[in-house]
Amino acid sequence: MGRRKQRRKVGKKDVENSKRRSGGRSGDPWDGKAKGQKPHTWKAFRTPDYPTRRAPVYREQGTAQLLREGPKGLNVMNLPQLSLLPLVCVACSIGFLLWHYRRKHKGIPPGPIGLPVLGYVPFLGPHPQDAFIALGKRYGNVFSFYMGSQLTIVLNDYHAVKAAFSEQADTFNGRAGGFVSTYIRQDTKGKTHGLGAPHGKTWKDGRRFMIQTLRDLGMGRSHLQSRIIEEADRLIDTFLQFNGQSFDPAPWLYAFSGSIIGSLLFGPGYDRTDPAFTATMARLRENDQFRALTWPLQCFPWLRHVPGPFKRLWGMVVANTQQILLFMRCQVAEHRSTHPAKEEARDYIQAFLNKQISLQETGVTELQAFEDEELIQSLRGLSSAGVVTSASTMSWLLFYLLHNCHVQEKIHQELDRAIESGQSVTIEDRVKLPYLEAVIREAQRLGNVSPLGLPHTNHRETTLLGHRIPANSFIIANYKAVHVDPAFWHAPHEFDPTRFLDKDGRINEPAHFMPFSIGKRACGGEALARMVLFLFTANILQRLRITGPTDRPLPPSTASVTFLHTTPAAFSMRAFART
Ligand code: HEM
Repeated sequence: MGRRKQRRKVGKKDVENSKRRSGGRSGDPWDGKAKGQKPHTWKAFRTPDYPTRRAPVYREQGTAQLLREGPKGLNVMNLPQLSLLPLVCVACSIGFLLWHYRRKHKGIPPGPIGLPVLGYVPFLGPHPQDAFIALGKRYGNVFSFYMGSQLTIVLNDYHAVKAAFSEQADTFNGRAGGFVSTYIRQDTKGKTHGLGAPHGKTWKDGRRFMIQTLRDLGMGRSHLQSRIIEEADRLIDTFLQFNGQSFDPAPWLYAFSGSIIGSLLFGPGYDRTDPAFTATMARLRENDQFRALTWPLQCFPWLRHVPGPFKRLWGMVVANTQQILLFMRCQVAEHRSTHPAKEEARDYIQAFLNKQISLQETGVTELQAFEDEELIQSLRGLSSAGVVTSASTMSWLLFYLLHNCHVQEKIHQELDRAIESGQSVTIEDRVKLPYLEAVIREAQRLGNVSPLGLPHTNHRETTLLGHRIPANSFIIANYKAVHVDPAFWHAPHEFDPTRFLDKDGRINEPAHFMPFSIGKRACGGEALARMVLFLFTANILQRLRITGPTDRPLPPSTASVTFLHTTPAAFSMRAFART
């Protein structure tokens, strides 16, 4: 309405009048048409009287034309007061940044754009594995985002994990470490030690020794099996002491798992109630949780100096790490003083000291993978990697059994058929208990204790499924995405152990089941963990029947808490002796 009114007011007559007033000039005097004026040239633009000569033009343009066409000559190039140089510099800088960004990111996997400086991390929420599954639907099975300034690549299905960790194992076998993880693994001179070392000969030799030793101590020696069964009996007695009342099993499961790792590392007779040991186990668990909370420190280490929550968290991580390493040092010193010579290895420390003695006997002076510092860090790494993962898997097992009473019933029937009453179940009974084995696998698949594993890195640039992966990227494998992928699992969110059985009722483990990861960095304690999980589940269920709590409702089967590892939401249960 308003605009129509204006049009009516500014008629043809007004335009004619305006032209007359301006001496017939219809527009910009520098457009070359105006009588007696120079065409638009850079030289004219630079003349000192330019601004004063421009001013009348607007006055002379006439109201009618001004209203209809806007002030002529008002474009960026003609703005009188601005010098061109800053404009050109800004334009060039933007152009250069765009060119550099495009060049740097050419061919890398697609992904979401995050915030400046922080990247996409603030949007990942409390369960990043689920956020990645959602992002995967949009960006595909390999996508990227920025964690602070670190380019991060997510492998979001079986094909992607296999292509990286199995088919290009030598390229992707580096261990990525943010600031906090690297601090924990470093000595005072800044050298990284232990099984979490980036890669290279020291890590390779150390890993080979660790796998061999765990195999020897675990599967090859019966005393570890006896210790596990003994600990399971103790756990059963503890559960029965609650006399059918509800209790939270989590602390007992951590104690059970810790005492097995303790006897493996420090000897079969190791006192599980030693206060220094229990305090060390508590510190390891705490650090596991802190590390998930300190992700901003991974990207912005200076935050540890700023008073506030991160400074406090950092203080606790440092104090815990120093205490844990001190405890490990004391254990090594004690072993050395009590077993000065080579003798049959009954624990990890002794096996390591024997290796040192053998190398020295053959004249090797550079021990590298077998230096004391490597041993101390390996003890810390094994305790940290073994205790929480095993205990959390046991929690998931009990949790799913409480939700699926018919599964517990079937396990009881299988145990009663296969094992003589009053006999403990041993590792040799495995083949007789395929359904129980399938239940353990299904709890691992759906529970996803280590949903994102530990981050890898590639020490050289490579191409993965058609995408360019720049060197030193942060590589995250989403094992949860692999384990709930409907392309591989029928009704993936249901607890159905029979998916791990073939038509003859024997165990059938598909390649896309990978709770321990795959490739050269895969879990070093896989064989041991499988043995512990089997002996725990079989012996506990042979003697106990577990039911839901009476004090509070059982959380839904999907309720979980994710720090570095995922555990079920806190729950209670009741235990009764089977007659
Ligand atoms: C159910 C229990 C366990 C699960 C689900 C589990 C899972 C994993 C996963 C996903 C990784 C990362 C692999 C990768 O980066 O590709 C890992 C690494 C590792 N795990 Fe386990 N683990 C378990 C128990 C254990 C136990 C009992 C030990 C030993 C006592 C152990 C020792 C290690 C070590 C040493 C590494 C690092 C390997 C390396 O960097 O070379 N784990 N584990």
